[in-house]
Amino acid sequence: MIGVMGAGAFGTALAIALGKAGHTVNLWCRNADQARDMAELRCNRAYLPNAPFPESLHVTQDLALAAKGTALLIAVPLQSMRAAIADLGAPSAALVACCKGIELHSGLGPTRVLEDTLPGITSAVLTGPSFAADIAIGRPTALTLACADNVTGAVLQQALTTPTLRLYRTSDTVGAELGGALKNVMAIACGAVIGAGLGDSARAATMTRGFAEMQRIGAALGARPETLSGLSGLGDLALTCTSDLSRNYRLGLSLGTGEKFDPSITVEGAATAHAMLRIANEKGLDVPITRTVTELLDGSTTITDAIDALMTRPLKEE
Ligand SMILES: NC(=O)C1=CN([C@@H]2O[C@H](COP(=O)(O)OP(=O)(O)OC[C@H]3O[C@@H](n4cnc5c(N)ncnc54)[C@H](O)[C@@H]3O)[C@@H](O)[C@H]2O)C=CC1
Ligand SMILES: O=C(CO)COP(=O)(O)O
Repeated sequence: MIGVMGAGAFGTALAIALGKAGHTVNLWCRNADQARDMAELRCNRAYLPNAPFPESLHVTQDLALAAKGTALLIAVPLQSMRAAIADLGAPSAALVACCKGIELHSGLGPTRVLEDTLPGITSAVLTGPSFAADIAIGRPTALTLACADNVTGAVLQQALTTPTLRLYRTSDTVGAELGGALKNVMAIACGAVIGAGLGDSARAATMTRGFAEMQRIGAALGARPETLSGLSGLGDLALTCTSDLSRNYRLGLSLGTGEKFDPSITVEGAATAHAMLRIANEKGLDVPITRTVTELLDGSTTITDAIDALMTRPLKEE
């Protein structure tokens, strides 16, 4: 039995994939009207209207029920996760954060927020290149499951792998979380480049220098380089910086074109850019792309000025 907290796009997609693979899945939804609607329609029309629920997927508002079983997957935006899990108590299930980001006020990543809020729990993070829409309809996807405890990690890897969802395992939670968090910042930057009409060559340069920035941050914060070169870093960077399906990339596009962006859409990279810049400043790290993204978001620079500033930095070795 597996529980999923958060009936948005990603939580619902994971619940469908795991249900199709034969698990009994309890999908917890905080909103009573949405829960009733999903239970009646057997689909989540707000987020994934074309993905019917398998029989073994149960919609519930009973959080204690969702927290029983092998794992509770937590698929709410990172900035809301602390509040969302506050009432969990001492769950028997391992908690698997399925979100990407750095908490704004604390500077912590997903597993650290879980452990900080519920001391003594077993935590892991599931991250990597995957659009909910692909997972929900059974398209093949490969993800990283990171758990500091190798035994729990192996149990979770086995339990959450399905015929269409292939999980690679690592104990490097720091690297896996940084990869997932920072690729969103770089996706905003790449969207801005394309939105401003600067072309694919400029996007490739932004992605590559963005990856160098991710590696620099990772090295300073204790991530293993191979984790960042894997699915959760390079893999997710490649997906998110090149696809209109990404909300972070689309926010970047709107910054580049000057069009409005719906503020209700989940975009993890915005808060993460600010959190990361603060950490970088504290540690004396050079993060020009992250800094530029925060300035674009705050409106304190324009895309033209930002590109000028990036292009006229002192020349250096690669
Ligand atoms: N949508 C996607 O393709 C993917 C999303 N993710 C990650 O999954 C996480 C969640 O994103 P999405 O599901 O896409 O967002 P979403 O906007 O589709 O859904 C978020 C859900 O969280 C719920 N929620 C928000 N605050 C809550 C709270 N305090 N208590 C309980 N529920 C709360 C909302 O009601 C909503 O159902 C993000 O960190 C995102 O980066 C990861 C991979 C793919
Ligand atoms: O994390 C994702 C793909 O791996 C989804 O990206 P967005 O949150 O930008 O839509």
